Amino acid sequence: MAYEFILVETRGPVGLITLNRPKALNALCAGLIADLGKALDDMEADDNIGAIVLTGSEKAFAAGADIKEMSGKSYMDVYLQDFITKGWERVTTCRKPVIAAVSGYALGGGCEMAMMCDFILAAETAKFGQPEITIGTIPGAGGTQRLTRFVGKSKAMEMNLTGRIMDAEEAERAGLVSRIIPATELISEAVATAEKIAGLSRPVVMMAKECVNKAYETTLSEGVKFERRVFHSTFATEDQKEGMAAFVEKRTPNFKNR
Ligand SMILES: CC(C)=CC(=O)SCCNC(=O)CCNC(=O)[C@H](O)C(C)(C)COP(=O)(O)OP(=O)(O)OC[C@H]1O[C@@H](n2cnc3c(N)ncnc32)[C@H](O)[C@@H]1OP(=O)(O)O
Repeated sequence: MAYEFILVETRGPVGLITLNRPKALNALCAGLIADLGKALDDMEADDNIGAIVLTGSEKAFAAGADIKEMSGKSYMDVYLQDFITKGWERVTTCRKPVIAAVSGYALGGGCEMAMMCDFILAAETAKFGQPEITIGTIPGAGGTQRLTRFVGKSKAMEMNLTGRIMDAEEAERAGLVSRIIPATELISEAVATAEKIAGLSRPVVMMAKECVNKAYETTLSEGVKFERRVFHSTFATEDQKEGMAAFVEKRTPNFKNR
C-alpha cells in the first residue's frame, strides 16, 4: 500500500509507522490522518504484527493539527464534519499495543495523538504542549481531558491556559511519558520494547491493555472487579498454562496466542 504522508515498515513482529510531512513538521492534515487509519487497519489485520510503534522525525513527532488546513473552516464545517474526532481516534480503537516514540515537538494535536497511544517513550529532546489557546482555540482531540488525567489538574490547566511547553524531563516527572531515551536510540529502543510485548501472549496482552484502559473510564471498585474477571479469563487460555508451566520447569515459554 502506498501512502502520501507516512512511511510504513515492519521490523520482525513490530509495525513501525513514521509520520512523514517534514516540511510541515508533521502537521496532522486530513490526508495524514486517513493514511494513519489505513496503516493501523492493515497492521491490525496482519497476524505477523504483535505491536506497533508510531513515531515522527527528529525535530517533530507532530506540531499539531494542520493550522493552514483548518484556518478557513466555519463553525458549520467543523460541526458537521465532527472535526477533529473523525479519524483521529482510530489509534484509541486499535486492540494491538501502540507505542508513541516522541522526539522533538509534540504540540497540540501532536501531543493529543501521542496521548492516544498506549504509552509514550520520549527522546530527551521531546517537547509537549497544548498551545491551541495561543491561536484562539482549545484542544479538540482530548488535550484538556487526557492531559489532565496524565499530569493532574494544576499542570494541565497551566499548559492549556498558557500554552507552555514541557520538556522531556518534566513530562517524565509528571507521568506523561514512561521513559526518556537518548535521541539516537529512540527508535531502536521503542522497537525493542514493542518486540518484547509482541513476544508475549497476544490475547493476554490485549486483556491487560483493556484493563488498564478501563481505569480511565470507571470507578476503582468497578475497575478492580473488571480486572478480576479478566484475570479469571486468562486461565481459559493455553498461554496461561504454558507461561506458568514454563516458569515451574525453568524454561522460556512458547506462547501460541491461544
Ligand atoms: C486546534 C486543534 C484542535 C489542534 C491543534 O493542534 S492547533 C496547532 C497547535 N500547534 C501549534 O500551535 C504549533 C504550531 N507550530 C509552531 O509553533 C512552530 O512551527 C514550532 C514552534 C513547532 C517550530 O518552529 P520553527 O521556527 O522551528 O518552524 P516553523 O518555521 O514555524 O515551521 C516549519 C514549517 O512547518 C509549518 N508548521 C508548523 N506547525 C504547523 C501546524 N500545526 N500546522 C501547519 N503547518 C505547520 C510552518 O508553517 C512552516 O511551514 P512554512 O514555512 O511553509 O510556513
